[in-house]
Amino acid sequence: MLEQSLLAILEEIKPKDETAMEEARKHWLNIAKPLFSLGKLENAVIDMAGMKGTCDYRIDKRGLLIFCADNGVVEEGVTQTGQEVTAIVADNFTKNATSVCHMANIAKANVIPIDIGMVVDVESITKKDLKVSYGTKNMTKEAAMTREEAVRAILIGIDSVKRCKEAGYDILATGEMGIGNTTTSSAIASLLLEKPVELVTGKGAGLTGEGFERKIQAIKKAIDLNKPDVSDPIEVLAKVGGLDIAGLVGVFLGGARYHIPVVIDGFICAVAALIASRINPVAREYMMPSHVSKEPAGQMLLKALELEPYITCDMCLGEGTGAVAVLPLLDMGLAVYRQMSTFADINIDNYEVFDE
Ligand SMILES: Cc1cc2ncn([C@H]3O[C@H](COP(=O)(O)O)[C@@H](O)[C@H]3O)c2cc1C
Ligand SMILES: O=C(O)c1cccnc1
Repeated sequence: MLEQSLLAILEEIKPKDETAMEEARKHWLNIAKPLFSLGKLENAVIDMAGMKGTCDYRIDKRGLLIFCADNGVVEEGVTQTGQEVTAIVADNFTKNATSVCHMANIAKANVIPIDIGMVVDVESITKKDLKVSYGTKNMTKEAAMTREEAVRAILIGIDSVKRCKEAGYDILATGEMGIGNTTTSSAIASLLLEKPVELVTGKGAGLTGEGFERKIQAIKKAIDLNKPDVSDPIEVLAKVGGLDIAGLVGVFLGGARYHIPVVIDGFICAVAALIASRINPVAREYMMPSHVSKEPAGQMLLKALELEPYITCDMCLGEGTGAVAVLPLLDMGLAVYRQMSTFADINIDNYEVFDE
């Protein structure tokens, strides 16, 4: 039943608008500067025109959707800190007191935390209708969640984009908070990228050598036990994923459905983006890269998504820090595109344009 609703939404996803993109391309060629000289920023502006269906747009109102959830696999000793940190940091999102809050202030992005599955309720955030469950199960012992829960979380993610669209948001950035979510992300990355667990697993928020070994073994055990069908991305998500990742999958699908660019943050968000693109390949057209996570699978995931990062800063913090970091860069690209004089304005004969 829920999956029918998801399928109906997926059918409404359309590719980017080629006409708008062509108009944006033409406008760049008229701007009085060396041709193609803003590189990826020019492409970003063109891509966003395609997503929004117009070459005349702004990205003034920006939101950072941060999905917060807990992961049962934390029981296996795969993290440096305890599960209680999820709720503490989540609460701090509302107090302008986390790393990403300080960065989002500079990028002028509104921080929007969503409790989709923390083990406790946090008064400042939790809304019962957005909470799928109180944490996932330990995936080394059973499936992390049911397929229905995964689909419900995806639908919540999609609906959050719909509500942002109604509230006038022009662009959305993605973020997450969930102790243990690099373990679930590595499990998914190993399956979807068909790479050995060792190659796609890193130290997350920090681990000793022993903890790192436990993390690798836990991921292998979870995969062996659950044996997800890799051709079914929702099954992979349900069996060895997390509710934060599931909500983010919905955000990427929602961006495509509601024509809003969605900026991918680091490792965890890129895993969600890859699942979304496996559910519906057209969704990829509405994804914007940001940085490349220092986690071992960071680069591999972007390659699988056929996206190139705008910045390489060796960041691996999560919360959406990488995604908000590129918003000022996109602003700069769009400022030149919208405000810069054309060759005609300053009386320069436009030269004949060849393809790059
Ligand atoms: C204080 C603190 C703040 C964070 N903010 C983001 N993360 C990041 O670390 C977590 C993933 O790493 P792992 O899988 O090793 O638990 C996620 O919550 C992620 O957003 C944090 C982690 C900590 C400890
Ligand atoms: O790149 C990320 O998203 C990341 C890496 C480690 C810990 N938290 C987030």
